[in-house]
Amino acid sequence: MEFSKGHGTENDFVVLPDLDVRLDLRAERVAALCDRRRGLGADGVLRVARAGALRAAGVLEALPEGVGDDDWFMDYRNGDGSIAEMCGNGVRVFAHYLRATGLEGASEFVVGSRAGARPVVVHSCDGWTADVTVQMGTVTELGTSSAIVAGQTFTGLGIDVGNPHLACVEESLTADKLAALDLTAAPAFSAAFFPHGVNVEILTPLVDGVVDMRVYERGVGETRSCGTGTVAAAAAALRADGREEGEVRVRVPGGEVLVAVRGGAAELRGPSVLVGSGRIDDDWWNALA
Ligand SMILES: N[C@@H](CCC[C@H](N)C(=O)O)C(=O)O
Repeated sequence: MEFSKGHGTENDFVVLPDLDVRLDLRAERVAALCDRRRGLGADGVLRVARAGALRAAGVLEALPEGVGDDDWFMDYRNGDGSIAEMCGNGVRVFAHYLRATGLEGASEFVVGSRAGARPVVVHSCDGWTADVTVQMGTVTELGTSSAIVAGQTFTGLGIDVGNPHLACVEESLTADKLAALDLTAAPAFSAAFFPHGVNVEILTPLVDGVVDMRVYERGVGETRSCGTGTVAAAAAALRADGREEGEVRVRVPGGEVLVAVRGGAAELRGPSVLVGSGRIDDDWWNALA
């Protein structure tokens, strides 16, 4: 079983090419694969297939709006094995992988996700790095909610970008204070407000078009970046600054991305790195529960 490993601003993924959709990605297997001690280690898994093949195999019941049978589809799994609707860093790595392996010849194409179609532009690409823009779709504000992180209450804006986020702009926060925040434990949040769980972003206010952000991801834990989270953070930072649109540079522990929010939708531009590829032992994989 072939794999590649890649990351987008150090949000890392095992990429599994599975064009015939033969792999059984049950949660226990994905969790073992993503475990940094007993597996390869990653924040999540990206299965590479066409949307129609996933539907025919029963992985997708129906195709999300805007996604056609022939479109590529990023079948994303969190590190704990759960399925999430979207992954912004994952889409960049997915698009890079397709271009680098020659599976896709065009530099502009659609990547399907459970949240819908995510058109991409691969601006530059080699076997190692790429620079990719992703159309991230509609940014929907859900209202105000709060989370408790290390005993401190952070209030923020609930935002849906295909998956759920709580983006908390903390006026008193500096980059140094943010870096010192203990994000080892899962934030407490309102299950009534976020019945399907939530990704929590804590960020500094917008200054000169820049924010610093950390994230605790649903189904993973703290990661060094979250693409959908940077979109939610940018939208919340703009809103806190009295604006609905604009460009925001979002600095995360794993690097930096650029988010543009316009007309209620967002665009995410950032890097992708492919680290290497290899084979997963079939016996190891099949022996997993
Ligand atoms: N890291 C991703 C988001 C992955 C999904 C998330 N953990 C969820 O459960 O919604 C990104 O780059 O957007």
